Amino acid sequence: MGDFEKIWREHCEDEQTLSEYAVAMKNLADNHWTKNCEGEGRIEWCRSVCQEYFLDGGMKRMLEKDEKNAAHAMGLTAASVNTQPYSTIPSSMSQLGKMRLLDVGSCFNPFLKFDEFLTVGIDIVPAVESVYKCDFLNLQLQQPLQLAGDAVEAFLRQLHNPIDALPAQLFHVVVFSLLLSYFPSPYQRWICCKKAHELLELHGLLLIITPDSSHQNRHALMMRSWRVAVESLGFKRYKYVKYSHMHLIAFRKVSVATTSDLVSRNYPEMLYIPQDFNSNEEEDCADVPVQVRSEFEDDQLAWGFTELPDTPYDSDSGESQSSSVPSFHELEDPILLQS
Ligand SMILES: C[S@@+](CC[C@H](N)C(=O)[O-])C[C@H]1O[C@@H](n2cnc3c(N)ncnc32)[C@H](O)[C@@H]1O
Repeated sequence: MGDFEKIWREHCEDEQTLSEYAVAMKNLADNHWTKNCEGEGRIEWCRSVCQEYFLDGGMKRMLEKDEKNAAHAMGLTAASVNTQPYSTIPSSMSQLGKMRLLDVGSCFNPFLKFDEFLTVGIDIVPAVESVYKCDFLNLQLQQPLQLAGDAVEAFLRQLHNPIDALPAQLFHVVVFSLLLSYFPSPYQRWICCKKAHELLELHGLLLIITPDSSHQNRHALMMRSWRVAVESLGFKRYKYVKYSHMHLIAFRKVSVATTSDLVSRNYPEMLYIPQDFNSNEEEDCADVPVQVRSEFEDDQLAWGFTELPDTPYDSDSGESQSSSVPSFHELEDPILLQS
């Protein structure tokens, strides 16, 4: 409750506490999570989603699916859909050199070790030298660069510390790993997602990892709310998985523009977390398994069944439409796997 901008300013000025936090966070990663595969696993998950999407045909499959859905929505027959050329992948993506990845709240630059990424790690208090100092909430966005892929890579290799501004549409991937729950208000989380949208190229990926040690169904409504909020910005959910201590979600950017009227329609409020309500329910109930299926899980279950061959269904409208065999990523939703 209160003036979040003031709270945030004071927080960022408290350099001593922030430095202690950065050291503790790095220790956690170096000494605890390396022995505990789940903590480590979030970074590997991001890597494998990017690999599958950009390098192993995931993006192409999604574009084909979008095209089929759009054609169905316009009332075209399956036969005419099949004769249409599939979407071509934008040249910047098809001639992908390294995947340009912005890791926001990077702390110790966990993606730097992977060769397939050109990683830019930013943090309000970097724990290692390779991470740039930057407050993402106050990052200024500039006009997109009109440069070829290798010139963009060159631009990214010569960034200077601290980073106060970046051109829009610069990255293929933006990662928020354990970032959003750091902020004291849903509105700040919203600003971050909006900035990620602007910084991504069309068809780029936003990867969100957020902590939650409770049973996977406990906060299903909250995760549904996050999905609605993020999708309203011009994203579409691509993958979702629940680990014991975190949710991992991939969104792909499907449109350049976002609707102007988003704030008044309460989307920012949808990015809430249990701690916003000042309750201890996380601690109190973390180990209590929930047996009753929510409305959301019922929807998901229904969607799972109707995605089976010859059962047309559109996962967005909830209406029967497509008749494709579900691919692996579509079944990766744990609720579906469990059922
Ligand atoms: C819980 S740590 C996560 C570190 C790392 N991403 C991981 O997955 O282990 C959250 C990090 O976000 C950083 N952070 C918080 N707000 C930020 C902001 N506005 N801009 C950049 N970094 C921020 C914090 O300093 C901290 O290092």
